[in-house]
Amino acid sequence: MIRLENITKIYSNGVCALNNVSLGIEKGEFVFIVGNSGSGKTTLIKLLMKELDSTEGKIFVDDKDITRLKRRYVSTLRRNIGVVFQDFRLLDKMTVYDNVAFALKVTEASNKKIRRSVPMVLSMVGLSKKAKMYPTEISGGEKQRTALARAIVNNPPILVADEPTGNLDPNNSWEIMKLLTEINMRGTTVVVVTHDKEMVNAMKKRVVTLNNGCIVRDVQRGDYGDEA
Ligand SMILES: Nc1ncnc2c1ncn2[C@@H]1O[C@H](COP(=O)(O)OP(=O)(O)OP(=O)(O)O)[C@@H](O)[C@H]1O
Repeated sequence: MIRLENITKIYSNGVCALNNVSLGIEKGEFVFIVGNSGSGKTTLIKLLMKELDSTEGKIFVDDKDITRLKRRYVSTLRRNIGVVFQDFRLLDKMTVYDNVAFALKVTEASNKKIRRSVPMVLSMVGLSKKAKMYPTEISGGEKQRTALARAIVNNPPILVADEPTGNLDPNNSWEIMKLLTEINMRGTTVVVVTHDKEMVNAMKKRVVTLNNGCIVRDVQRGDYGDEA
């Protein structure tokens, strides 16, 4: 589903954020990416979303080489990858419902599809009663659940979460992890960047550790490890 082949990313200031990284993630996997601050985790996510271009190497998503993808096809790629960030990135002037609906509108989904899908996904994340609220009126956990609903409303085969629990207390973090597990069990490939040691140790999923731009550990049913 996702394949990085000998990926190197050197920023224009000369910093080498990823150094000859190769990584394969199968359809339906749940993978944690961990590592020290500055180890290259966010760079890896940005390359996957084609927010950045690699300096060397190839990235395949669904067998398509995205390093050679023309700019006009980037929106199609992004439709296949739902994404959640630490800071939620909701639109404050829109209600919870409209934030989620907006993700479908940009794909030119019909009103009928929007009216069917949005309530379904809000119910899945436990936010049916908050649909009319604005992001400023809901809690951090609810904001992240809104962001999660927005990320999955058009059923992307891949979900990427960059520090999804970074701004949440333990209870809300568990709630988000539970939802990510549920989404994964429905067949979505889930990639989570995190510093949350306790969570990683409890989940017993595959753990890929980056250090200084290199993969130094990759274990199935793993723990956070000492390298991160
Ligand atoms: N736009 C940029 N220009 C130059 N260097 C950058 C840029 N973005 C990141 N870097 C550098 O690349 C390296 C990897 O950064 P990256 O953000 O991928 O790390 P990270 O593992 O996500 O860190 P954190 O856990 O702190 O978010 C770091 O040395 C960082 O300073």
